[in-house]
Amino acid sequence: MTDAARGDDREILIRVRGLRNGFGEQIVHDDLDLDVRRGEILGVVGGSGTGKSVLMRSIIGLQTPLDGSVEVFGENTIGREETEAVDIRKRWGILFQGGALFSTLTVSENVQVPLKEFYPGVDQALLEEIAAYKVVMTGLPPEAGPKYPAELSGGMKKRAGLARALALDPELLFLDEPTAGLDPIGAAAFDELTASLQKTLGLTVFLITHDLDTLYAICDRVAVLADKRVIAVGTIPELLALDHPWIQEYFNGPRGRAAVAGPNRPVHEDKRG
Ligand SMILES: Nc1ncnc2c1ncn2[C@@H]1O[C@H](COP(=O)(O)OP(=O)(O)OP(=O)(O)O)[C@@H](O)[C@H]1O
Repeated sequence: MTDAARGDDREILIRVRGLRNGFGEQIVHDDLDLDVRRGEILGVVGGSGTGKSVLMRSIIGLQTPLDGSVEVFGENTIGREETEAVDIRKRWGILFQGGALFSTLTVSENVQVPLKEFYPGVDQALLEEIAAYKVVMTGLPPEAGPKYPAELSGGMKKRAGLARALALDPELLFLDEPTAGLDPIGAAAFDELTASLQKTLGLTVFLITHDLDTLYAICDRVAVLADKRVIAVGTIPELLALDHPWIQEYFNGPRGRAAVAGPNRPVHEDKRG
């Protein structure tokens, strides 16, 4: 089914309206609107410093905006008390830039962190069993469980971070530059994993990336941040029809053309065509 055919009537899982963020004199977002639909992989792109991570932090309640509203699962996420936010936070998983694993904990212990936080009192044997399952689910060998992050390759660290993000069986997954720093084969493998988990688990994915191959391969729609707001959201062909200079330069520059001509790297379920 095409994205257009899926239509606008799908449930909106994330609704951002009139968002304004700033630090001192610097205004990062001004009157930013964005909808993320249930079941889609939404790519979020924009030049460096356009506020992609700040947008994600605003959505998950880590950054209090100067103005505007953010709803996730129909609930406001701004300025909530920690205790109030727990029910929403349980329903999403986050892979921060670089994986953000706790270096003094093993992979298995990292995956157990959210389980222990949200479900204190769960039996240790069960925690270990769930962690082992999540580790394997992200394509890591079972032997990775007792290893420390320093003993893993960059790609394995990302997978371990993803295993932790999936610990609570979330409906919504936030990925901040998941393929940054990976070689093309590792990046393609991670894209493939994201696409296949999205499909099997019915996830909605908010994916910040600079990686054009990722956009073409697995994103249903792409949101473009520029001029302090989301200037366009759509499929890549829809975005290409717009004559905004940044969009044209990004998608029609040499790297964009290479990604279209791809596959630069093997990805199943390629959404390029
Ligand atoms: N805690 C903070 N204090 C002050 N300024 C901040 C803070 N967090 C972000 N900024 C500024 O907000 C702007 C947007 O940052 P953000 O990290 O969201 O950009 P980005 O689009 O994710 O960039 P990149 O693609 O380089 O990761 C930048 O100018 C950054 O310096």
